[in-house]
Parts: sequence; structure tokens; C-alpha cells
Amino acid sequence: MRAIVYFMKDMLRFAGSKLVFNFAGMLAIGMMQSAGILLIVPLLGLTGLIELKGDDFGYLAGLLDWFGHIPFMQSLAGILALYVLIIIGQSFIGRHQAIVDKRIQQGYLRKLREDTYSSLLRADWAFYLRNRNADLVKMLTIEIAQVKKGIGLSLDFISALIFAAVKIGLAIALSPKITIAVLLSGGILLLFSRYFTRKAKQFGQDNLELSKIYQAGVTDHLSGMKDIKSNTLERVHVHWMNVLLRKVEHNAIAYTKMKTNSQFIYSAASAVLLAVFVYVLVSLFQSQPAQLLLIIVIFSRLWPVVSSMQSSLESVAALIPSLEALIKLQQECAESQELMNGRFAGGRTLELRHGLELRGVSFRYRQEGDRPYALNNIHMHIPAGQMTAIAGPSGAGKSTLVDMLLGLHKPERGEVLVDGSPLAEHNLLPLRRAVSYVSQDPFLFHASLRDNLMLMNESATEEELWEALDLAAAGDLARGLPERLDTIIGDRGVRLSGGERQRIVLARALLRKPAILILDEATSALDTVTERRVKETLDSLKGSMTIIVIAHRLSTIQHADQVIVLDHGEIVQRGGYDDLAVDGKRLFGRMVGHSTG
Ligand SMILES: Nc1ncnc2c1ncn2[C@@H]1O[C@H](COP(=O)(O)OP(=O)(O)OP(=O)(O)O)[C@@H](O)[C@H]1O
Repeated sequence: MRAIVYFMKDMLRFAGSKLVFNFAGMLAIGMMQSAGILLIVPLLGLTGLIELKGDDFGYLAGLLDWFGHIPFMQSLAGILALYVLIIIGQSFIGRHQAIVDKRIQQGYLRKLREDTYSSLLRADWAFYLRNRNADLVKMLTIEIAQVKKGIGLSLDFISALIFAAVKIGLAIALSPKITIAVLLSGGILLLFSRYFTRKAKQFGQDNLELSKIYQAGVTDHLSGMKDIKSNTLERVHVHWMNVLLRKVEHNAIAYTKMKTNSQFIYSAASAVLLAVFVYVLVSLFQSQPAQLLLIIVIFSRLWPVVSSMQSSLESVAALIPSLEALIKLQQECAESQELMNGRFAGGRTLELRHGLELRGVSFRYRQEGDRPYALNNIHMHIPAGQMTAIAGPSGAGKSTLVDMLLGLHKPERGEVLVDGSPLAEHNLLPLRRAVSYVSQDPFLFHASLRDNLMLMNESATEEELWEALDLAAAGDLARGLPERLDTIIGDRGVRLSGGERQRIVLARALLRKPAILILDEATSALDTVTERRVKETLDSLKGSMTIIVIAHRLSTIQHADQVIVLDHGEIVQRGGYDDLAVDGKRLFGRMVGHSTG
């Protein structure tokens, strides 16, 4: 229940007075409902069916006596008019309260989504290496909606509690003894309550795990559909889905069985309790008929409330695992924040004057036991305005090194320096703003070519867009598209070939006119002619920006000012391209020898 309290407090902070107003509305509705019940008394008096005596009504005797002296309460029309007024008032407040309630819940849902999304964006890269994308998507969509549902149900529970409290108050005013006796025996039901809510939480936990597996599996399979089809893996995946869905089905049915069981026990137990009470009151206490009637009416209205409270409790309990998962995510995000104070937009951009430096940097993806180092004691300087190439066999640590320069990883030992100053909170965002990075797996959004390009530079003119496209050897490609810049280039750019995608992402990177351009295997899918044009562009950019290139195809880096050769996370060679290439006995020379580029 701690998770519920956590979110309720957060919601109270968010909604403040609106929430208090809402509870006041509930209290008013509860009191009106009670007044409606009390109208039975003058009605009975009028019918003459029951003889009314003042002491039948406990503490309410005075109030009812006062009722009796109001002139219009003497007539059926007067009582019915009051009844109609009460119902209208109740519905009026109820309507307002429902709207305020919706506003609070929707507003809180928006706040939760915004806060979670924004703290996800502020989390460091290590956080993303630990967490699966599908789990995060699920958290932002399904789990947050579950939290909203849980909070809605908790509010329902509180309103039921307020209504119940008002009715119990009324019953106590009528007869404290009888009410306390009813409540004590009703307490037996609480024993069941604990059992059922605990079971409901377990179902919620199982459901959370199953839906996590489902979401992650489906996301994986859809991403790998080409492999599934080409290798006829359909049967394996259909079987996987079948087994999982059966578990989900079993869990859902078992949960409904549990809920209906609890509802059954509650209705049966409440009917028995009510019957026993009527019997005891009539035969042992010889209660007065009017008082008895009122108490029966009150409690018969109370039981459905108690039963719905129990049902809300079980539903909330089943949602608690989702609430706990969101709290855990929020905590993990908070611990992984890398941009605590930095604003995402409009801040300072770094102008690299001297260069970037790694000083004795070592890094492991998992800092436990004797796990291997992806980078080991790296000392290197990347001078501003020059082209530095990073070469080495697959798995040597090239991408990790670039991630380190971007401040995506934190060194286990050593430090990263930007113009001589250690990379830290104050210069991390300015550095990233100065960088255009093109990854191995270039990403295009499902939007027009123009929107995809302008993502990097919102104020780019038409002319600048074409200039960037031409520089990236993508001008002719864009001119050939059906609607040129306004062509939608599809989900992850699937309508474009790998090479076409690479050129557009390169154009996007150049559009920013970055101080630092980082290309991680960014031209691997280009044909040799196109690649030569890109190479010419890079050569022409030298001097105006710092370029860092990782390329397996070594012809791309022929004009680099320095080449750093990595192997098993260590720098094994460094120097000019030609000097390194001629030494055929060492790694770089051998790589050049084998290179087809
Ligand atoms: N997220 C990760 N978790 C654990 N180990 C990782 C992770 N990413 C990379 N590694 C490991 O770190 C080492 C360096 O990987 P890295 O991707 O930097 O190599 P690379 O030189 O860029 O390789 P390639 O040329 O194939 O892209 C490899 O041994 C790799 O298995």
C-alpha cells in the first residue's frame, strides 16, 4: 500500500485544493443521501402505518421533531418536493464532482507521462544499456495508464469510505448500540479482505511479468520479421505466442474467479448478517419498528458500498505491482540523471578551440570480477579542426571510445577533457550541442524528408537543406523522390536503401554545421563512387570542424590527419595514414593490405 500512498501524496501536491473540493463534494452528496433516507420518517408518519415515538430515533429525535414542525413537512407534496430537491442537488454536485475528478485524473496522468518521459531523457546511457526498450515503452504506455487506473480506484475507495462514514454516522445517531454491534460483526469480513487483496496483488505481479514478456517478445519479433520469414521461423514464434497467451488467459480467468469468489462471500455474508440482525433486533431487543426500518435501510445501502470498497481494494492491489514498477523506474532514472540542471534547448554550444583528450581512460561495461575492459588505459588527443580516424578490428572498442568522447560512458579510471577541462555536468550539454553524430544504424523518423532534416536545425532555409543534401551526395536522391523534400520517408526510413538512409542522416548531421562531426561507420553502405564524393566533402570540411571517423573501409580515412588503431581496447598504433599503412607487419598495414576499398 506504500505505493498507493506515494502516488496519492504526489497527486495531492499536484491537484491540491481541487482534490479537497472533490472530497467536500463527496461529503455533501453523502449527507444528502442520508437526508433522503431520513425523509422516510415523516413519510411513515403521514401514512400512519407506524406510530412514531421521539425516543425511536436516538440522537436524531430533536432533528426529526424539528422536521415535524416545518409546515410543508406535514403534507405528502411537501415531503416529495423536498425529496426531489435533494436528488437534484445531489446530482448537480455529483456532475460537477465527476468533471473535477476527470480533470484531476487526466491532468495527473499527463504530469506522470511528462515527468517520466523527461526523466528518461535525462537518464544517462548506462541506464539504456541496462533496460530493454520494450520495457520502457510499456512503462510509458501501459503501466502509467495502470497507475492512473489505480489512483482512480483509490479515489473511488475514498469516496465510498466517505459515503460509508456518513451513513455509519447516521446509524450511530439513531442507535449507537445496534450500529456498533453491526460494525463489529462486519469486522469479520475484514479478515477475508486481507486474504483477497494479497491474492489480487499476486495476480497483478504475474500479469505484469507476463505482459512484459509479451511486449518485449512482440517488439523483438516484429523488428526481426525479415529474419523470421527468410529462415522460416514462423512455427517457433507462433508456438511461443501460444504458450504465453495461454498463461495470460489462465491468469485472467483465475483473477476473475478470485474476484467473483470474494464478491460471493461478501454478498452471502452480508445477507446472513442482515438477517441475523433483524431477527435479533426484533425478537431480543424488541426494537421499535420505525428505528428498525431506518437501520435496515441504512445498512442495506451500506453493504453495496462496503462490497464495492472491497472490490476497489482488490483491483488496486492487482495494480500495485505496476505502481511499484513505476516508482522503481523513477528512482532508477533519478539515480542515473546526467543532465540535472541543463535545459535541453537554447543553451550554450561549445566552440572547440584546442581539442578533446582521453587521459588514462579505462572502461568496462560491467564493473564486476575480472570482466574484460572495452577500453584500457587510453591516452589520446583529438586536435580541433582536424580529422582523426579510429581504426581497428571488430570489437576493438572503436564505438565505445566515441561514446566515451560524447560523455555517454563514464570512465572507470582516467578522465575525458574538453579543451583541457574535465567533462562534467557544466560542459556536457554544450559539448553534445556542438556534436553531430551519425551512428552505425542511422535512424530516420516516420515523417517527411524535410522534417527529418530540420530536426537538427529548425531554422534551416530551403537553400541550406539542399546544400546539406548535396554535400552528403544525397541531392539527386532527394530530387528524384515523388514529392522531393515533402516525401514521407517511412517508419525508420524503410522505403530507402541502407546507403540512401546513410546519406540522408549525414546530410542531417551536416545541416547543424557542428563544431564536431562524428561518423561511426556512417558510409559503410555506400558504393565506391558515392563514397568518394562523401570523402571529398569530408576533406573540404577539414579546418572548419573537428571530424572523428570510424571506418572499416580504409579508403574513407586516407586523408585523416591522424589514425588511432585500437585492438582489444588498447591503442596499438597511431600516426599518419601513409606512415602506418606502409608497415605491413603490424595491424594497420595488414588491414590496409586486406582492404578492398
Ligand atoms: N552494451 C554492451 N554491453 C556489454 N558489452 C558491450 C556492449 N557494447 C559493446 N560491448 C563490448 O565491448 C567491446 C567493444 O565494442 P565496440 O562496439 O566498441 O567495438 P567496435 O570496435 O566498435 O566494433 P565494430 O567495429 O564491430 O562496431 C566488444 O567486446 C563488445 O562485445
